[in-house]
Amino acid sequence: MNIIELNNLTKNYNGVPAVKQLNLVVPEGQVFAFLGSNGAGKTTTMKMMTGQMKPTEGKVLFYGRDIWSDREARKLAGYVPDVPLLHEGLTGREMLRFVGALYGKTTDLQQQVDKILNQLELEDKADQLIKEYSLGMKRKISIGCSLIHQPKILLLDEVTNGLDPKATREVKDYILSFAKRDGGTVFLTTHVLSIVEELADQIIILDKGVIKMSGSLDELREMRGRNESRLEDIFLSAVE
Ligand SMILES: Nc1ncnc2c1ncn2[C@@H]1O[C@H](COP(=O)(O)OP(=O)(O)OP(=O)(O)O)[C@@H](O)[C@H]1O
Repeated sequence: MNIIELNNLTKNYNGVPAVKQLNLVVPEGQVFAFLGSNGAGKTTTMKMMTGQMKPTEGKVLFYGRDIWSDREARKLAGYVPDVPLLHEGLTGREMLRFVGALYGKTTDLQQQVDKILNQLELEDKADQLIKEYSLGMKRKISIGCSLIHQPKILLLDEVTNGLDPKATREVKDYILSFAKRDGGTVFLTTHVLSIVEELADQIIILDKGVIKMSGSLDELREMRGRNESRLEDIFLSAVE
């Protein structure tokens, strides 16, 4: 089943196209990487997928449901923005409870908070104020906030930005367990190509609002005609 579908997704700013008739599908359990140079249209696409910006044309479907005509469908996804949006005066645990309450979760909220703190290995710091957290911990609690309503889809915008190797490893491990162990579906943007090589089942290279290449890493290598190609070489040849 296709979990995410973008159909002819288009965004114009003041008549100038930033994303042009984007079509793609993401099957269940896949990690899907959305790559592009600065200004390619990744953030614009992510905003249309998270309900922050209305498309000029086209549709975003989660599990076949149009997130712009069926707003409840947005709850099928959890979103982690590139800059963590957190209340620094709360503890990590309070932040998770707060987001849970916003989603109207009451019955099993405490259990869900404990589960997330455990999964993200944040139990030790759960009762410390967020303003005392490192960036890695803030990113992890931001991921936790996106999971509180138990989404089937994770939308991750530059989620490893500024993280040290250990925190990066932990976030990568979490992404893999969400997709490969729990059967979730991940759509991520990043400029770190080694992360894509390691995690992604499917890769899209976007340039000036249009898809230049798409496929698995092996398929992209075949398209380029050289099996030994690194993603960096493939990317640079696609966007030049
Ligand atoms: N609010 C806006 N008003 C007008 N133009 C915009 C707006 N937001 C983005 N753009 C333009 O749309 C195009 C795509 O921008 P977008 O931010 O989506 O790219 P991006 O791939 O996310 O880039 P980056 O990797 O630098 O974050 C760019 O030409 C940008 O200048």
